[in-house]
This record gives sequence, structure tokens and C-alpha cells, in this order.
Amino acid sequence: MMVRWQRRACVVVVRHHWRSRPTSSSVASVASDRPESPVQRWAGLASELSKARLSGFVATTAFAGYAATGAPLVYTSNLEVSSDAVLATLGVFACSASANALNQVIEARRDARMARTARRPMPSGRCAPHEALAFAAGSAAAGTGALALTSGPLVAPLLGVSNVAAYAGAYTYLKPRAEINTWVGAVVGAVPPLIGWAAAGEPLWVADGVLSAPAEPWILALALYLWQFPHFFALAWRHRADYARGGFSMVPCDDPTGDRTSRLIFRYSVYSFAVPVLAVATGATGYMFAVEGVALNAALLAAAHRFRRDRSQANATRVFRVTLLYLPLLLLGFVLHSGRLKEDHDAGDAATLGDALDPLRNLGRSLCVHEYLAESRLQRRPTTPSLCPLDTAAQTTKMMVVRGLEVSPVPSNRVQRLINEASTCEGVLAATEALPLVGEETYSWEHEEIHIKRRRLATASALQKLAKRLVGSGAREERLRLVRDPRFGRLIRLAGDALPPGVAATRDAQIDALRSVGALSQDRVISTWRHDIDRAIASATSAPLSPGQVTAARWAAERLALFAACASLERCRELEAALDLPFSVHPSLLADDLPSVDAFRETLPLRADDVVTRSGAVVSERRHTAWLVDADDIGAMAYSGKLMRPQPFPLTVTTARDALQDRLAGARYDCALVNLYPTGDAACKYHADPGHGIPDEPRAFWAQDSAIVSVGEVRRFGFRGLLRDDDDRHLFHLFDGDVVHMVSDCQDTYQHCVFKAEDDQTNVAPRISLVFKRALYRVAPPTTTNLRVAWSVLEWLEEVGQDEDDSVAVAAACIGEHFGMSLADSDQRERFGGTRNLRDVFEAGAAALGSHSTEERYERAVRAVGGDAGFDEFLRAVDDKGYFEGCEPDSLQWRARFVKVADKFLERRRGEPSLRPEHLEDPAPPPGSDSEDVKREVVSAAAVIARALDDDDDDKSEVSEAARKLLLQNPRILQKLLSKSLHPEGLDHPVG
Ligand SMILES: O=C(O)CCC(=O)C(=O)O
Ligand SMILES: [Fe+2]
Repeated sequence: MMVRWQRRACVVVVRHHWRSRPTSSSVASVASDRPESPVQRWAGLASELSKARLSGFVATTAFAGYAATGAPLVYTSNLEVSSDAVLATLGVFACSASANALNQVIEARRDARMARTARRPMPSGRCAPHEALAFAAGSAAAGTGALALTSGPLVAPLLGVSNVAAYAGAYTYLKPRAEINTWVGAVVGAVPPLIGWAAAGEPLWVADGVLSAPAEPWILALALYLWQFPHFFALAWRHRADYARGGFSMVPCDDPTGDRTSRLIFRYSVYSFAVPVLAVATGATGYMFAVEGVALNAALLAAAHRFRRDRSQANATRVFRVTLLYLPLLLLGFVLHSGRLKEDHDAGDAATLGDALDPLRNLGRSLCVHEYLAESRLQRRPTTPSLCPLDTAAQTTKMMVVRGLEVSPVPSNRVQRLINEASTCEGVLAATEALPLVGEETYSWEHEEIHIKRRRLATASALQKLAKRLVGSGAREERLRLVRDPRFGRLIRLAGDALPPGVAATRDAQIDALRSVGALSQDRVISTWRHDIDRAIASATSAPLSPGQVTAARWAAERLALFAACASLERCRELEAALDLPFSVHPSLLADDLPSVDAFRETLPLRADDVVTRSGAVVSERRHTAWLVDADDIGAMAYSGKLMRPQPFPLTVTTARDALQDRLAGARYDCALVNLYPTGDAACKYHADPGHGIPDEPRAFWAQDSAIVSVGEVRRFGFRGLLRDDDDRHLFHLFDGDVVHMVSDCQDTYQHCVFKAEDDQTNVAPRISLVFKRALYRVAPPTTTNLRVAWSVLEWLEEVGQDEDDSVAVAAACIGEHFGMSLADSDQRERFGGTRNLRDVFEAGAAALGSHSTEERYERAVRAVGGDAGFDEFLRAVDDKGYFEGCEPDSLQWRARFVKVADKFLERRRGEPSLRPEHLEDPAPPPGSDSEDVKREVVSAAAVIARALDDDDDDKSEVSEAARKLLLQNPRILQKLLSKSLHPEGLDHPVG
């Protein structure tokens, strides 16, 4: 069940294995007379049996496959290395080690006959077969185990283990029997990049009506397949006599003149030209890779040609050496120009290989004519084309779509490429002039759908590129120029062109376009385009949308509405309301009410600390933080691996809080976590906020309702759903004065993050966020009975409150205060109370009652899901999304989240909400008959509370205190309520 621990333990094992790999060959230590310790002996054997250098090479190709996905390698906030990357690389290393060891066991007799291999551990007698077999079994287990622990599906370990089997089985079997063995071996060698790709969680193919596949891993696999022929045949030629002695059936052994060998080497060197061509044609890389790949291939071909003319040992060696250089350079070139690595990655402050390569790319650009060429191409205005201007060439299009078999999901095209290559906003705009609006086309469409798709994709990427550059506060002048430019208006019209049926695939692009327009809408001038924006929103929302698409459209509409009427806004709001999300984004809610960033900075006790990461490393934060409270009895905040002592609200924060409470009806906040992002590279990766501080401190639990006020520089903000199956990502830009409101079970079902700056020149001004929360009272000692009582009280009050006295409603509100919600105000309940049904009431009450209940629920959850493989998988998936990030393992908070995950799991399995009466220990007693009595007592209790309320209208905490006393001092009320309550159906009834 403790997937985390298994997983970590395994990393440690693998790492240890790697560290213990010796650097010196143990052949040398055999030659010396010094006695060898068992550790030294095994280290030497492991290195030789695994063919450590070869396996290292193989592992590198798997790493290239992983990195090409653009998945994170390092989390820059704490310098933690992605465990997936490590597991994939080491896993493939161990699998390769296993295959090599098995191969050596099987070929021991033949190896003994060959000079090159006679000193290997098996033929030299330094290693017994059972030892080598044990090593092979161990590394196969470790390798497939490591691959199984990556967040990818089972594909990676399956490929790993079947590759070991193919190498030690088919390949080794064929080696002495048929020349075809080299071709089989080449297939085995082509698989590691596919493993790396799959280990990053990326699919290798998608069979969805038509079969489509990502180009990158297959091109890498093809490159490796082709490369092995020149590489291996050159080697085999040099050692052909030896191979013949060993009885192996290699082409060079039966080729006295070298004619066949050299022809094969030459032929596969020619085939290898396909790699850069395909990479560019499928859009996997930019076209610079074609230049570099072709140059590398030319070098290989030159060596192959030389060997073809003169089959000397020296020329074979030359081919071999060129292949050794060729492959790493080809892989490097591939990732340098890979389209995916240039894409903005969605992982908050995670660094990908793409980020690491940025400096290298920039250097390349500054040294190369390529940028100049791209610019001058843009200067030449596209002339009216005879064919669709979106085609690179008709040929390419046909290659891409072969009877519905889509080879690449990203067809390349000319306008797209010009947009990608443009280094200025003017360049982007100029490139888009070639895009025709519907009805403007002056050429015949060969494949209508493809063109519309490309037009839409190109529109979206142009807008995205513009937004990325110009969204920051440092780009105001240029942004104003852009939004006045008629070509910008044209882009918006393009984004709003009606979609013909059957091209829904481009809906995403349309939404991306809207998001970008929203991001560029901070200036009033945007209203010039209001009709077109409105039309685009209406068009986008005319078909079913994913949740993330709905929130994007609503957000864009809301931003437009700040400056102009927006007819589509109502519809967007309806769509979003139907999703019933536990968060909402309110653009500009406090735009006019906030002190400036500088005023905040001057008054906030901000500090950056050293924090301890999950892996135990100590890193200093880029983000500065403070924990502020507006009451004496609120406890510390434990967060991001540090404990933050409370400090009083400065006036700036009080001002912001009051304004916020004015605007968000019913919201009440008395504490705030404050963050300062001083520069563009401070960010906050996906996480959920903690529900409490130190449980023993007074008022150390926070209500579920929480609001983030954004001040200063604009930044991207994201939510991602943890427990839903559909595409549940939500991305927004937060501007000065925007508010994000999180309610209900938001922290349990979603994570949120703040991205790094989008542009390192114009988006780097400081940003402050105030994360307002409300501290809860602890009502009573956290016993099961009290839990049940609390539940009963709430339920009962709700029941009598429907048609009774106002005072009962007041009492409900006061007691609700203890539990972080107001039951009395239906408007508040609906919109902001964060409580929509009795289940939530119970959850909130349970949270408020503290640690004991969590422990109990944890024990119960463990019992309910223990040993369930499906749950383990679910837990792992959720863990991989970072659900437990920031919680000390096995801490109260960790256990509370575990319980949530278990609840969700059971809920999904049963297809119904999870909290049932069984969650409480005793069976429910039947409804009591003394309800009139109880009602009277409750009403009089409510009167007491109402009086307290009259006495001091403003100080709710006193009222709460009165309610608390009331509950504790009148055990009789509680007793009666207890005996009356808990009918099972009540649990899921919506309130009101
Ligand atoms: O800066 C923000 O907008 C959010 C910060 C946040 O999520 C946090 O501090 O927990
Ligand atoms: Fe947060």
C-alpha cells in the first residue's frame, strides 16, 4: 500500500547499484597479485557482465527518448531530479546489463575461442554460470521494477523485459546460425528510446478510429535501427576472423572481399538520411535539424564511401569511429531542435531538457545565419498562392494522410513554420497575413478539413506567441501597438470562424486563441474588437467542451466584459456553473481597492527561508513568504517544509481583506499566507494547501474557503483535477486585483500552481499574492461521540431551521462558524459557503474536530482498501500527480489525504458518494420521538446565542464562543440530539 516507500526504496537500491559500478576493469585486478575482496570481485564482474559502457550507451538513448517528451528533468525550486527520468535511464541500464550477462552465459564456449572475448568472466573461469545467471536475474528484476515504477503505463516495463528476452533469446540464438541476427539485434537496439518515451507517461500510439502516433519516439527508434548497421558491420569487419573462430554467422565472416559488408554499410548510411527529413516533415523538429542531420549523415556517408572503395582495416575503423560520434551528436541535435522541448511545459517550476538547452540554442542562433534567413523570408510578402498557402508542399500533405492513417498529429505547414521561426511580433503578424478567412480563399482546397485545421492551429499559435511576449507589465507600449493593429483583429476573426462539422479537433486551438486574447486584454483598447471576440467565444462554446475549455472561455468572456458588453458571457457562466467546480476566478474583482505592490512590500514581514525538500536536500526559496493573522489565538502555519509563526496583519492586508469581504458575499477571513515572487523565475509548483497547522495549537485548522488576491505582475495560474478522468486542467492569467476563490473540497480534488514568467524581459516585475484563509475553532475534544454529536446538532438545526424562528437560523449560523461554514444564508451556501450538502457539513465538522477523527478514519480507510491492487494503482497515480507533496510522510496531513484518496476510490468503485453512516462506528438509532422537546431546547439555546449576537454585532468570535459553551455546557441537549439523529438517507441530502 505504501507505494511511496516501495518506490523510494527501489530508487535507493538502483542508485546504489549504479554507484557500486567500478570504473576500472577487473581484468586488471586479476592480472595483479593483490588479493581481491568479495566486493571488489563482484564490482568487477558486474561491470564486465553488464558490459557497463555499452549499457551506458543504451541507457543514454532511453534517456533521449524520455527527454524528447519535454517531461521535467529537474524541479528547480528544490533541485530535485525527476524520479521518472532516473528510473527510466537506470531501468534500461539494468535491463541491458541483464541481457548482456545472459548472452555471455550462453556464448561462454564460443567466447573462449575468440581473442577479443576470451578474457571475459565466463570463458576465463572467473565467474560461475550460476553467479552470472543470478546477476542477470537480479538486474532484469531491478530493471523492469524500476521501469514499472515510472509514471508511465505498463508499456515501459513490458518493453524492457521483452527486449531482454529478445536479445538473450532470438538474437543470441540466431548469432551462430543466420546472418539475419544483425537485423534482429538492430530492432532490439531501437527499442530503448521507446521505453524512455513511454516511461514519461506518453503514449506510443493512439488508436482512436485512425491510428496516429507521435513522431518523436519512432524517429529516434528508426535512427537507432539504421545506425547499428554501419556501426556493427564496421566492428564485425575488423574482427571477422575472430567471429569466424567463434563460429558466429556474421555477414563479414562470409564475405572475403568485403563487397557485401561495405555495400550494406553504404546502403544504411544512405537510408539514415531519412531521419532528419522525417523529423522535419512530421514537425518533430525544426528545419535546422535537417541541416545538422544531413551534415552528420554526409560525414557518415563519406566514411562509408571510402570503405566501399578500399576495404582496409583503417577505413573500417574510420567508419566505426564516425558512428561513435554520429549518434550522440544526432541525438543532441534532435533534442535541441525538438518542437516539444520548445513548448511551454506545464509543470510549474520544473526544468526540462529544453530549458537546459536554451543557452546552447541561443548561442547557436547568434552564430548562425538561420535567423537572418527566417527574417528575410518574412520580408518577402507571400504572393497569392496557387495552392493553399498552408502547405509546405502538396507532397507532404499526401504523405501525412494515407487513407486515414495519420502519421503525425502535427502536420507541418509553411505559415506555421514562419510563425514558429519569427523572432519579433511584427514577424508573427506578417506571417499570419497569408491566412485566409472563411470565404476569402482564392485557391481550391484539396483537403478542406486539413486546411481548416491548420488555419486554426496557426491562428492559435500566433496569438499564443504574441501573448507570451506581450502579456507582461514591461511590454505595455508594444502591446498597445499590437491590439490596435488591424492584423490582430483579423486573427481574432480567424479564431471565431465557424468550424465545419468534423473538425472538433481544433476546438483546443480555438480555446488557446481565446486564452491568449484574454491575456492581451488588460488595456481598454481591446474593446475595439469586442464583436469579434464575442463571436469567437460564441463559436467556441457552441459545442460540448471539456471543463478546462469551459473555464477558459468564461474567463476570456469575463475579461472582455470588463471593457465592453459581452453577449456570450451569460452562456459561459451557465456552462461553468453546470460544472459545479470548487473554484472560480474573478478578474479585476479588487482592481481599484488594493494598495500597490510597493506598499505591500514595505509593510509585510516577508522572508525567504531554507526549506527541506522531500529528498532531504536543503534549498533556499525564491519565493518570500509570511503568515499573517488577525486574531491572537490563531496558530502557526506548517507549509512547504517549514513552520511559519504568525505575525499580525499590517494595515495593507486589512485593507485588502476588507475589500475582499465586501466583494465576495459571505466570505470571512482572519489569516493569510502571503507570497512575494520577486523575479520571473520564482514560482509555485502544483500543490494543495494544507488544511491545518500544528493540531495541538488553538485554532490551527483552516476553513475550506480560501481566496487568493493577486497583486502586481501578471502570472499564469493553473488548476489540475486529481480525481476526474476527463481533461481537467484550467489555466488563467492573473492580473493585479484578480481573485481566485477556492471552496468546498478544492484542496482535496484539485491542485493549483503559479507558473514562472512567460518572458524573461517583460514579465519579471514583482508579484504578491495574499492567500486568505479562515481559522476554525475547535469545538470539543475530538472523540467519536463528539463527532456524532456535532453532526447531529448541525443536521437537526438545519431541519428545524427551515420553517422555524429566525433565531434558530442564527444559532445554526453560529454553530456553523465553528465548522467553517454558514448554513443559514442560502445565497452564501450556494455560492461561497463551500458547503452544498450535509456530507460537506460533516466533513467540515470532522476536520474542525481535529486529529483524533483523522486517525480513526485513517485506520478505517486502511482496512477498507488494504491489499486492493486497484487502490494501490490509484494511490500511485494520485501520488505521482504530487497529491502528497509537501506533507510529511505519515503525518496527520498525509493521513488525511490518504483518507480522501481512499474515499474517492471507494466512491468511484461504487459509483456513489463515499460518506455513509458506516463511517461512524455504532449503528444508527431510530429517530427519536422527543423531537418537540429537543426543538424547544434548541430554540431557547438559540435565543442565548442571538442575545450574544445583539450585544456585539461585529465580533463574531464572541458569538462563536457563546455557541461553543452552549454545546459543551448542555449535555442534555446533546444527548437528546444524539438519540434522535442519524438516519442514513440524511447523509446525502442537499441542504435546503
Ligand atoms: O501565488 C499564488 O497565487 C498562489 C500561492 C499559493 O498557492 C500558496 O501559497 O499556497
Ligand atoms: Fe496554494
